[in-house]
Amino acid sequence: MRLDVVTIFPEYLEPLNVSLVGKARARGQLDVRIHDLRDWAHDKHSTVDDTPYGGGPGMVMKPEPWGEALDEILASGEGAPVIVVPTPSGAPFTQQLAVELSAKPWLVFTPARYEGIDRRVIEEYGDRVDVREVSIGDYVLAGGEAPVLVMVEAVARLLPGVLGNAASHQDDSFAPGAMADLLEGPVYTKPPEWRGRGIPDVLVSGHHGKIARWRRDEAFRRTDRNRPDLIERADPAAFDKHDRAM
Ligand SMILES: N#Cc1c(-c2ccc3ccn(Cc4cccnc4)c3c2)n[nH]c1N
Repeated sequence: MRLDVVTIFPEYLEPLNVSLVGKARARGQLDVRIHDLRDWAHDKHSTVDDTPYGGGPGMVMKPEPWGEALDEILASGEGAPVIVVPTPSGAPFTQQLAVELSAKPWLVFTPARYEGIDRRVIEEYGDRVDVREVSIGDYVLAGGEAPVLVMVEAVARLLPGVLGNAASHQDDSFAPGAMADLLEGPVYTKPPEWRGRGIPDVLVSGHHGKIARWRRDEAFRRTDRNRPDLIERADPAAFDKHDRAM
């Protein structure tokens, strides 16, 4: 997978050099290219913003630098990428969308700043390629770079061979399957006692069916407490199937 990111803060994307994404890049599983939008702003001050038509607070990102940058990037690769535009007014970024994007060969992320990008840029490239406007949550950030870090990690960990244990993402919260839409339950490791606190006996019982049922029940309990909205959405049939498989 190729990932391009166009930003006025390239240093903000340094975390893509470390940990899971950094290792995937080093192994050649990910081709990540970070671009400074100001390289396509040709005036003396490399200006990328201007005042909004119609008045109002803040500044808007000018279309010309984005147009030159995206034209050059799209011409530099094979096929058509999906352009992912982080924005507070976008569709929710979900595990389902992460799975969909992880199957694409090429993603171009366009994290903006100020009040966003001139709408005509989204329209221009929406006429040419698949453009997705996406929000990582119902809160307001100052720009799109942190959302790109979130989305790249969520997508990269789904790529074959990126996570050490192939099963690691199959039991994720929100992952499709028998535990679909349930939050993960509590996890424990050695030592068996810590500050007078032990671990649930079932986890050292060696009875895999009981362990799986306990984990499912704990997942239900945590979901009911923290995300009751997911309980309504969960498919009861999936749990029956899960239980039958135990
Ligand atoms: N994804 C995502 C986001 C953002 C986000 C993303 C990109 C930009 C670019 C500029 N801003 C600032 C801004 C612009 C307009 C109104 N309010 C704030 C951003 C915010 N905020 N919250 C999220 N969940």
